Amino acid sequence: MAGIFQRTVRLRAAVRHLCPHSTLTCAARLSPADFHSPFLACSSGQFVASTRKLHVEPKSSPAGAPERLPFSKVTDEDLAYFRKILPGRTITDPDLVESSNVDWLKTVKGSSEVLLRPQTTEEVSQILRYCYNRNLAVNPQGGNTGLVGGSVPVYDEIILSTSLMNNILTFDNISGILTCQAGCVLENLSLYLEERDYIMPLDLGAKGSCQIGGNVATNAGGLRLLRYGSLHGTVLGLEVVLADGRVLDCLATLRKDNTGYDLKQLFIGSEGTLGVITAVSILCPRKPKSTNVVFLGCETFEELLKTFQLCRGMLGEILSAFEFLDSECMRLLNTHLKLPNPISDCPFYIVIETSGSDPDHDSQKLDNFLEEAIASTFVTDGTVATEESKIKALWSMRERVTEALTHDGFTYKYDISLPVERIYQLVTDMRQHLGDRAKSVVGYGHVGDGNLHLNITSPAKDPALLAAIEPFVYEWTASCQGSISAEHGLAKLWPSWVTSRPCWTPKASSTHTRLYQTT
Ligand SMILES: O=C(O)CC[C@@H](O)C(=O)O
Ligand SMILES: [Zn+2]
Repeated sequence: MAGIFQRTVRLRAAVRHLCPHSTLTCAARLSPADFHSPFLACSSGQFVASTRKLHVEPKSSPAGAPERLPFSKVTDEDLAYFRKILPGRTITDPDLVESSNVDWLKTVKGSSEVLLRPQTTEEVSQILRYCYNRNLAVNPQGGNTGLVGGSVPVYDEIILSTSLMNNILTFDNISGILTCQAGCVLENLSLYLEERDYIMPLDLGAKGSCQIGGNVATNAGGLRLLRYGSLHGTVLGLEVVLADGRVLDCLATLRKDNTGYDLKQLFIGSEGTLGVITAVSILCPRKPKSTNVVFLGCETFEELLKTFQLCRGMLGEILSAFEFLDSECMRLLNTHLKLPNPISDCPFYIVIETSGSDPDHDSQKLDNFLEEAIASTFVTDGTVATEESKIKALWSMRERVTEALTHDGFTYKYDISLPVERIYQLVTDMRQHLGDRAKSVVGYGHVGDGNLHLNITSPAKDPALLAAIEPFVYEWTASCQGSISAEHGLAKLWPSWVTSRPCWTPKASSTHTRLYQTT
């Protein structure tokens, strides 16, 4: 992204004087200045206000309440306007606003007094235009399932919920292209598609609540990325409302389109810093005719990696997921969720999924692979599921680790990308580094994507433990050229990262206009 703003962007037609009601189309008719979002920024649930971007200190900083930017306060007049455009959908009852102020992990809490629930893009545009002119901060919010504290307000930002924007707009049964509003819940989209012999190209543990707009805004990865790739590949079009209320229409449904810059890519994973996603078109794969899930045990992480190599070679095109969890995860699943281990106790567990179009062919391949894996002693135990209820049960051993952790204590979460052969070393080193200062140190994640979820618990929030974890974890990751956010987003960490890049200079502005200035 930095490069784009550093270069002089050649525009086909600059739109400097657009009326705020305009809809912009995607063919590169924007100036870089159009992307400055003075008060929008988003994160995992879906989005947050830029007050967070400029003021909240990185998680590693010593405690100290950051200052609120000089945004206006919501007045009775503002409320009257919102009630006029959103009758019955302007929520001010503190009991009803409360749950939107708190994140899923219950670790961060805002103090917003207003929750707006638009149903259409036009309403989002009206809200943002009004707030832009009134200098009111806005915190857009999707399913509020994010894990990095980015989906709730920092202060009293107005919460703009996309929950009522939940219509499927079109589905093309030949191409498999789905177009829907941003607030559609991922699981509802999956069910809709499955009835039509298709599936969503992404699947997350949070599917029952997370929304597609938030998924795209955070470039969520999940369990199917190994097979279908990231949202940068499967999202074909987006409709976005910019901070001043203008609508950017990039809602294409084309597989190929070389008529200019691919602007929608900027919004995928931008965590709302550039606008609010209101609609998405996405390419969906056909529903596999046969699915198998295998749960295996390994003695060492090296053997687990050898199993991964073997698996890729022998299962090839039918491999759709390769996930892992360690014995500490299994202990938490047993203790807190009463989920029994489906195989004998091992230091590491693997969940492999195959999806294909010919059940006989798939099970033949799987049998060959399992025979080889056992013969080569890479795996020591395992079980296979072909029927739906058992498949679900095996998947829950992996999908419910996050939930088990919430019962173990206060959780410090890290979502690390590393060269795959390094991922477990970080867990081992962290355990050694922390000794008995942590309650549990667990590792699990997406082996196929080189993505480790390192989680550390303590009986309660513990600043001394945090100081021992950070910057150790960041330095360790940096030393391997890894990334400290593989798929969850940055949220609170944005300010130090974004503003330390040479092309982003935060401009201390006393007006509502620009808080970021490019050079
Ligand atoms: O809780 C976590 O750290 C990971 C959550 C999610 O990304 C997963 O893969 O289960
Ligand atoms: Zn994950």
